[in-house]
Amino acid sequence: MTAATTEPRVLASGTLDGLSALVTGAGSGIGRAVTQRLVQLGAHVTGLGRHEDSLKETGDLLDGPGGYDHRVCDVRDTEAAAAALVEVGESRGLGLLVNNAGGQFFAKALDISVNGWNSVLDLNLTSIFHLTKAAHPYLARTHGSVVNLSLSGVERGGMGMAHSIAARAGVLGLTRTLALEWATDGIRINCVGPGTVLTHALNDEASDHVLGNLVHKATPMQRPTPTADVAELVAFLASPAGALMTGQLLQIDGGAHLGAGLHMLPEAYR
Ligand SMILES: CCCCC/C=C/C(=O)SCCNC(=O)CCNC(=O)[C@H](O)C(C)(C)COP(=O)(O)OP(=O)(O)OC[C@H]1O[C@@H](n2cnc3c(N)ncnc32)[C@H](O)[C@@H]1OP(=O)(O)O
Ligand SMILES: NC(=O)C1=CN([C@@H]2O[C@H](COP(=O)(O)OP(=O)(O)OC[C@H]3O[C@@H](n4cnc5c(N)ncnc54)[C@H](OP(=O)(O)O)[C@@H]3O)[C@@H](O)[C@H]2O)C=CC1
Repeated sequence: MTAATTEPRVLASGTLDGLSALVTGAGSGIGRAVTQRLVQLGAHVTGLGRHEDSLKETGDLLDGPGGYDHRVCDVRDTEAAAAALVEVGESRGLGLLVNNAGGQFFAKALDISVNGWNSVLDLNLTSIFHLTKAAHPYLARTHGSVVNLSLSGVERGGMGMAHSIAARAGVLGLTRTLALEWATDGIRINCVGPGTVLTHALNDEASDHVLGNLVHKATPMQRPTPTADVAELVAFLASPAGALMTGQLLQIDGGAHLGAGLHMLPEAYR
Protein backbone atom coordinates (compact mmCIF):
# COMPACT_ATOMS: atom_id res chain seq x y z
CA MET A 1 0.00 0.00 0.00
CA THR A 2 1.34 3.47 -0.82
CA ALA A 3 1.14 6.42 1.55
CA ALA A 4 -0.78 8.39 -1.08
CA THR A 5 -4.19 6.88 -0.45
CA THR A 6 -6.94 8.53 -2.48
CA GLU A 7 -9.88 7.53 -0.26
CA PRO A 8 -9.83 9.24 3.12
CA ARG A 9 -13.45 8.46 4.03
CA VAL A 10 -13.24 5.93 6.84
CA LEU A 11 -15.96 6.93 9.32
CA ALA A 12 -18.99 4.62 9.42
CA SER A 13 -22.28 5.86 8.00
CA GLY A 14 -24.55 7.10 10.76
CA THR A 15 -21.60 8.31 12.86
CA LEU A 16 -23.07 11.83 13.07
CA ASP A 17 -26.78 10.95 13.08
CA GLY A 18 -28.77 13.65 14.85
CA LEU A 19 -25.90 16.16 15.01
CA SER A 20 -26.82 19.77 14.25
CA ALA A 21 -23.91 21.71 12.77
CA LEU A 22 -23.22 25.24 11.56
CA VAL A 23 -20.48 25.61 8.91
CA THR A 24 -19.30 29.06 7.88
CA GLY A 25 -18.09 29.44 4.30
CA ALA A 26 -20.10 26.39 3.23
CA GLY A 27 -20.49 27.63 -0.35
CA SER A 28 -17.12 26.53 -1.68
CA GLY A 29 -13.82 24.73 -1.15
CA ILE A 30 -13.16 23.22 2.25
CA GLY A 31 -16.46 24.40 3.76
CA ARG A 32 -18.43 22.71 0.98
CA ALA A 33 -16.45 19.46 1.38
CA VAL A 34 -16.97 19.52 5.17
CA THR A 35 -20.69 20.11 4.68
CA GLN A 36 -20.93 17.24 2.20
CA ARG A 37 -19.19 14.82 4.54
CA LEU A 38 -21.17 15.83 7.64
CA VAL A 39 -24.43 15.33 5.74
CA GLN A 40 -23.24 11.95 4.43
CA LEU A 41 -22.59 10.92 8.02
CA GLY A 42 -26.09 11.93 9.12
CA ALA A 43 -25.73 15.50 10.38
CA HIS A 44 -27.99 18.45 9.60
CA VAL A 45 -25.84 21.37 8.46
CA THR A 46 -26.70 25.04 8.25
CA GLY A 47 -24.29 26.67 5.82
CA LEU A 48 -23.37 30.34 6.22
CA GLY A 49 -21.82 32.60 3.58
CA ARG A 50 -22.28 35.87 1.74
CA HIS A 51 -23.55 34.49 -1.56
CA GLU A 52 -26.84 32.67 -1.82
CA ASP A 53 -26.07 31.05 -5.19
CA SER A 54 -23.00 29.19 -3.96
CA LEU A 55 -24.70 28.12 -0.73
CA LYS A 56 -27.62 26.79 -2.78
CA GLU A 57 -25.21 24.96 -5.08
CA THR A 58 -23.69 23.22 -2.07
CA GLY A 59 -27.20 22.03 -1.19
CA ASP A 60 -27.75 20.76 -4.73
CA LEU A 61 -24.57 18.70 -4.60
CA LEU A 62 -25.36 16.88 -1.36
CA ASP A 63 -26.05 13.17 -1.16
CA GLY A 64 -26.65 11.61 2.21
CA PRO A 65 -29.13 11.01 4.97
CA GLY A 66 -28.56 14.29 6.81
CA GLY A 67 -30.14 17.65 6.06
CA TYR A 68 -29.08 21.09 4.89
CA ASP A 69 -30.26 24.66 4.90
CA HIS A 70 -28.40 27.94 4.56
CA ARG A 71 -28.31 31.54 5.79
CA VAL A 72 -26.80 34.44 3.89
CA CYS A 73 -24.58 36.41 6.21
CA ASP A 74 -21.19 38.13 6.44
CA VAL A 75 -19.40 36.71 9.49
CA ARG A 76 -17.71 40.10 9.97
CA ASP A 77 -21.15 41.45 10.82
CA THR A 78 -20.85 39.89 14.24
CA GLU A 79 -24.41 40.70 15.35
CA ALA A 80 -26.01 39.25 12.22
CA ALA A 81 -23.84 36.13 12.39
CA ALA A 82 -24.65 35.60 16.08
CA ALA A 83 -28.36 36.09 15.30
CA ALA A 84 -28.19 33.42 12.59
CA LEU A 85 -26.50 31.05 15.03
CA VAL A 86 -29.07 31.72 17.74
CA GLU A 87 -31.85 30.95 15.24
CA VAL A 88 -30.25 27.58 14.53
CA GLY A 89 -29.58 26.89 18.21
CA GLU A 90 -33.15 27.69 19.22
CA SER A 91 -34.75 25.70 16.42
CA ARG A 92 -32.58 22.59 16.16
CA GLY A 93 -29.94 22.88 18.85
CA LEU A 94 -26.24 22.98 18.01
CA GLY A 95 -23.63 20.26 18.44
CA LEU A 96 -20.89 21.52 16.12
CA LEU A 97 -19.65 24.90 14.94
CA VAL A 98 -17.09 24.88 12.10
CA ASN A 99 -15.42 28.29 11.75
CA ASN A 100 -14.18 27.85 8.20
CA ALA A 101 -14.88 31.18 6.45
CA GLY A 102 -11.54 32.92 6.06
CA GLY A 103 -8.82 34.06 3.76
CA GLN A 104 -6.51 36.93 3.06
CA PHE A 105 -4.78 38.82 0.32
CA PHE A 106 -1.08 38.19 -0.09
CA ALA A 107 1.06 41.29 0.56
CA LYS A 108 4.29 42.16 2.28
CA ALA A 109 3.81 43.61 5.77
CA LEU A 110 5.01 47.03 4.64
CA ASP A 111 2.21 47.09 2.04
CA ILE A 112 -0.60 46.26 4.47
CA SER A 113 -2.63 49.33 5.48
CA VAL A 114 -4.54 49.71 8.74
CA ASN A 115 -7.75 48.93 6.88
CA GLY A 116 -6.18 45.90 5.16
CA TRP A 117 -4.94 44.59 8.50
CA ASN A 118 -8.33 45.12 10.12
CA SER A 119 -10.26 43.41 7.31
CA VAL A 120 -8.17 40.25 7.61
CA LEU A 121 -8.18 40.26 11.42
CA ASP A 122 -11.95 40.81 11.45
CA LEU A 123 -12.50 37.87 9.11
CA ASN A 124 -10.03 35.38 10.56
CA LEU A 125 -10.04 36.16 14.29
CA THR A 126 -12.63 38.61 15.59
CA SER A 127 -15.58 36.97 13.83
CA ILE A 128 -14.55 33.60 15.24
CA PHE A 129 -14.42 34.93 18.79
CA HIS A 130 -17.91 36.41 18.61
CA LEU A 131 -19.57 33.50 16.82
CA THR A 132 -18.01 30.94 19.14
CA LYS A 133 -19.12 32.93 22.18
CA ALA A 134 -22.67 33.00 20.82
CA ALA A 135 -22.52 29.21 20.42
CA HIS A 136 -21.57 28.54 24.05
CA PRO A 137 -25.05 28.05 25.56
CA TYR A 138 -26.12 25.67 22.78
CA LEU A 139 -22.88 23.67 22.79
CA ALA A 140 -23.09 23.38 26.57
CA ARG A 141 -26.53 21.75 26.21
CA THR A 142 -25.29 19.16 23.70
CA HIS A 143 -21.71 18.78 24.97
CA GLY A 144 -20.73 19.81 21.50
CA SER A 145 -17.56 21.04 19.85
CA VAL A 146 -15.96 23.72 17.69
CA VAL A 147 -13.49 23.24 14.84
CA ASN A 148 -11.55 26.27 13.63
CA LEU A 149 -9.94 26.12 10.19
CA SER A 150 -6.41 27.49 10.44
CA LEU A 151 -3.26 27.04 8.35
CA SER A 152 -0.34 24.66 8.47
CA GLY A 153 2.94 26.27 9.58
CA VAL A 154 1.50 29.17 11.57
CA GLU A 155 4.30 28.95 14.16
CA ARG A 156 6.88 29.34 11.39
CA GLY A 157 5.38 32.49 9.88
CA GLY A 158 4.74 33.00 6.20
CA MET A 159 5.96 35.75 3.88
CA GLY A 160 3.12 37.79 2.45
CA MET A 161 0.77 36.73 5.24
CA ALA A 162 1.59 38.86 8.32
CA HIS A 163 -2.08 39.70 8.95
CA SER A 164 -3.36 36.19 8.34
CA ILE A 165 -0.64 34.40 10.33
CA ALA A 166 -1.17 36.80 13.25
CA ALA A 167 -4.90 36.11 13.13
CA ARG A 168 -4.45 32.31 13.01
CA ALA A 169 -1.94 32.42 15.88
CA GLY A 170 -4.62 34.36 17.75
CA VAL A 171 -7.18 31.70 16.90
CA LEU A 172 -4.88 29.02 18.31
CA GLY A 173 -4.51 30.99 21.54
CA LEU A 174 -8.27 31.47 21.67
CA THR A 175 -8.82 27.78 20.97
CA ARG A 176 -6.56 26.67 23.81
CA THR A 177 -8.00 29.21 26.22
CA LEU A 178 -11.60 28.20 25.50
CA ALA A 179 -10.58 24.53 25.69
CA LEU A 180 -9.53 25.26 29.27
CA GLU A 181 -12.42 27.54 30.21
CA TRP A 182 -15.17 25.40 28.67
CA ALA A 183 -13.90 21.89 29.40
CA THR A 184 -16.11 21.56 32.45
CA ASP A 185 -19.09 22.67 30.35
CA GLY A 186 -18.41 19.60 28.19
CA ILE A 187 -17.40 21.71 25.17
CA ARG A 188 -14.33 20.85 23.09
CA ILE A 189 -12.55 23.19 20.68
CA ASN A 190 -9.81 22.35 18.18
CA CYS A 191 -7.98 23.77 15.17
CA VAL A 192 -7.31 22.03 11.87
CA GLY A 193 -4.39 23.36 9.83
CA PRO A 194 -4.47 22.24 6.21
CA GLY A 195 -1.45 22.49 3.93
CA THR A 196 -2.04 23.97 0.49
CA VAL A 197 -5.50 23.03 -0.76
CA LEU A 198 -6.06 23.66 -4.44
CA THR A 199 -9.44 25.34 -4.14
CA HIS A 200 -10.71 27.78 -6.77
CA ALA A 201 -10.00 30.68 -4.41
CA LEU A 202 -6.32 29.82 -4.14
CA ASN A 203 -6.08 29.20 -7.87
CA ASP A 204 -7.41 32.73 -8.37
CA GLU A 205 -4.84 34.20 -5.97
CA ALA A 206 -1.60 32.43 -6.78
CA SER A 207 0.28 31.81 -9.97
CA ASP A 208 0.56 28.44 -11.69
CA HIS A 209 4.24 28.47 -10.76
CA VAL A 210 3.31 28.33 -7.06
CA LEU A 211 0.59 25.79 -7.42
CA GLY A 212 2.33 23.54 -9.91
CA ASN A 213 5.82 23.61 -8.52
CA LEU A 214 6.42 25.19 -5.13
CA VAL A 215 3.73 23.21 -3.35
CA HIS A 216 5.54 20.00 -4.21
CA LYS A 217 8.92 21.38 -3.17
CA ALA A 218 7.62 22.78 0.11
CA THR A 219 5.72 19.64 1.07
CA PRO A 220 7.72 16.60 2.23
CA MET A 221 5.00 14.29 0.89
CA GLN A 222 5.04 16.29 -2.36
CA ARG A 223 1.34 16.79 -2.85
CA PRO A 224 -1.35 19.26 -1.84
CA THR A 225 -4.05 18.54 0.75
CA PRO A 226 -7.37 17.30 -0.71
CA THR A 227 -10.53 18.87 0.69
CA ALA A 228 -11.91 15.39 1.43
CA ASP A 229 -9.04 14.67 3.84
CA VAL A 230 -9.77 17.88 5.74
CA ALA A 231 -13.47 17.05 5.84
CA GLU A 232 -12.84 13.58 7.31
CA LEU A 233 -10.68 15.07 10.05
CA VAL A 234 -13.35 17.63 10.96
CA ALA A 235 -15.95 14.83 11.09
CA PHE A 236 -13.65 12.72 13.27
CA LEU A 237 -13.24 15.61 15.73
CA ALA A 238 -17.03 15.99 15.91
CA SER A 239 -17.56 12.25 16.42
CA PRO A 240 -17.37 10.21 19.63
CA ALA A 241 -13.84 9.18 18.56
CA GLY A 242 -12.78 12.78 19.20
CA ALA A 243 -14.40 12.96 22.62
CA LEU A 244 -11.14 13.51 24.50
CA MET A 245 -9.55 15.84 21.98
CA THR A 246 -9.53 19.50 22.86
CA GLY A 247 -7.12 22.42 22.53
CA GLN A 248 -5.34 20.72 19.62
CA LEU A 249 -3.92 22.04 16.36
CA LEU A 250 -3.98 19.14 13.91
CA GLN A 251 -1.91 19.92 10.83
CA ILE A 252 -3.04 17.90 7.82
CA ASP A 253 -0.42 18.92 5.32
CA GLY A 254 1.88 16.11 4.15
CA GLY A 255 4.51 17.38 6.60
CA ALA A 256 4.56 20.91 5.11
CA HIS A 257 4.85 22.47 8.59
CA LEU A 258 8.22 20.71 8.96
CA GLY A 259 9.62 22.14 5.75
CA ALA A 260 10.87 25.59 4.76
CA GLY A 261 7.39 26.85 3.95
CA LEU A 262 5.59 27.88 0.80
CA HIS A 263 6.06 31.60 1.04
CA MET A 264 3.95 33.88 -1.08
CA LEU A 265 6.76 35.97 -2.55
CA PRO A 266 5.65 38.90 -4.71
CA GLU A 267 6.44 37.06 -7.94
CA ALA A 268 3.93 34.41 -6.91
CA TYR A 269 0.97 36.78 -6.65
CA ARG A 270 -1.52 37.05 -9.47
C1 LIG B 1 1.31 30.14 1.58
C2 LIG B 1 0.36 29.55 0.58
C3 LIG B 1 -0.71 28.80 1.24
C4 LIG B 1 -1.81 29.72 1.54
C5 LIG B 1 -2.75 29.07 2.46
C6 LIG B 1 -4.00 29.82 2.51
C7 LIG B 1 -4.85 29.69 1.53
C8 LIG B 1 -6.14 30.35 1.61
O1 LIG B 1 -6.51 31.03 2.51
S1 LIG B 1 -7.07 29.97 0.29
C9 LIG B 1 -8.25 31.21 0.17
C10 LIG B 1 -7.62 32.23 -0.76
N1 LIG B 1 -8.51 33.27 -1.07
C11 LIG B 1 -8.62 34.23 -0.30
O2 LIG B 1 -8.05 34.27 0.76
C12 LIG B 1 -9.47 35.32 -0.78
C13 LIG B 1 -10.12 35.89 0.38
N2 LIG B 1 -9.87 37.31 0.43
C14 LIG B 1 -10.85 38.10 0.69
O3 LIG B 1 -11.99 37.68 0.83
C15 LIG B 1 -10.53 39.55 0.78
O4 LIG B 1 -9.30 39.86 0.17
C16 LIG B 1 -10.44 40.02 2.26
C17 LIG B 1 -11.63 39.57 3.08
C18 LIG B 1 -9.21 39.49 2.91
C19 LIG B 1 -10.45 41.53 2.22
O5 LIG B 1 -11.71 41.88 1.67
P1 LIG B 1 -12.40 43.31 1.94
O6 LIG B 1 -12.43 43.62 3.38
O7 LIG B 1 -13.65 43.37 1.15
O8 LIG B 1 -11.32 44.16 1.25
P2 LIG B 1 -11.35 45.55 0.60
O9 LIG B 1 -11.27 45.41 -0.86
O10 LIG B 1 -12.46 46.39 1.19
O11 LIG B 1 -9.95 46.11 1.13
C20 LIG B 1 -9.74 46.34 2.52
C21 LIG B 1 -8.31 46.90 2.65
O12 LIG B 1 -7.39 45.85 2.27
C22 LIG B 1 -6.54 46.38 1.24
N3 LIG B 1 -6.14 45.33 0.29
C23 LIG B 1 -6.96 44.51 -0.36
N4 LIG B 1 -6.24 43.70 -1.18
C24 LIG B 1 -4.94 44.07 -1.04
C25 LIG B 1 -3.72 43.63 -1.59
N5 LIG B 1 -3.67 42.63 -2.49
N6 LIG B 1 -2.58 44.21 -1.19
C26 LIG B 1 -2.58 45.21 -0.28
N7 LIG B 1 -3.73 45.69 0.31
C27 LIG B 1 -4.87 45.13 -0.09
C28 LIG B 1 -7.38 47.41 0.54
O13 LIG B 1 -6.59 48.32 -0.18
C29 LIG B 1 -8.09 48.07 1.72
O14 LIG B 1 -7.25 48.92 2.40
P3 LIG B 1 -7.30 50.54 2.17
O15 LIG B 1 -6.93 50.77 0.75
O16 LIG B 1 -6.30 51.07 3.14
O17 LIG B 1 -8.71 50.97 2.47
N1 LIG C 1 -6.98 26.68 0.22
C1 LIG C 1 -5.92 26.55 1.00
O1 LIG C 1 -4.81 26.25 0.54
C2 LIG C 1 -6.04 26.69 2.46
C3 LIG C 1 -7.13 27.29 3.06
N2 LIG C 1 -7.17 27.44 4.42
C4 LIG C 1 -8.27 28.09 5.11
O2 LIG C 1 -9.41 27.25 5.07
C5 LIG C 1 -10.58 28.05 5.00
C6 LIG C 1 -11.38 27.74 3.75
O3 LIG C 1 -10.54 27.95 2.63
P1 LIG C 1 -10.95 27.64 1.13
O4 LIG C 1 -12.06 26.66 1.09
O5 LIG C 1 -9.71 27.38 0.39
O6 LIG C 1 -11.45 29.08 0.71
P2 LIG C 1 -12.67 29.56 -0.17
O7 LIG C 1 -12.36 30.97 -0.51
O8 LIG C 1 -13.01 28.59 -1.23
O9 LIG C 1 -13.85 29.50 0.86
C7 LIG C 1 -14.06 30.47 1.81
C8 LIG C 1 -15.55 30.50 2.04
O10 LIG C 1 -15.81 31.43 3.05
C9 LIG C 1 -16.85 32.30 2.66
N3 LIG C 1 -16.56 33.62 3.19
C10 LIG C 1 -15.49 34.40 2.93
N4 LIG C 1 -15.60 35.55 3.59
C11 LIG C 1 -16.77 35.49 4.29
C12 LIG C 1 -17.44 36.38 5.14
N5 LIG C 1 -16.93 37.58 5.42
N6 LIG C 1 -18.60 35.97 5.70
C13 LIG C 1 -19.13 34.76 5.42
N7 LIG C 1 -18.55 33.89 4.60
C14 LIG C 1 -17.38 34.25 4.04
C15 LIG C 1 -16.83 32.32 1.13
O11 LIG C 1 -18.12 32.47 0.59
P3 LIG C 1 -18.75 33.86 0.20
O12 LIG C 1 -17.74 34.55 -0.64
O13 LIG C 1 -20.01 33.50 -0.51
O14 LIG C 1 -19.05 34.56 1.49
C16 LIG C 1 -16.32 30.93 0.81
O15 LIG C 1 -17.38 30.04 0.60
C17 LIG C 1 -10.10 29.50 5.05
O16 LIG C 1 -10.08 29.92 6.38
C18 LIG C 1 -8.71 29.40 4.47
O17 LIG C 1 -7.89 30.47 4.81
C19 LIG C 1 -6.18 26.93 5.21
C20 LIG C 1 -5.12 26.32 4.66
C21 LIG C 1 -4.94 26.19 3.24
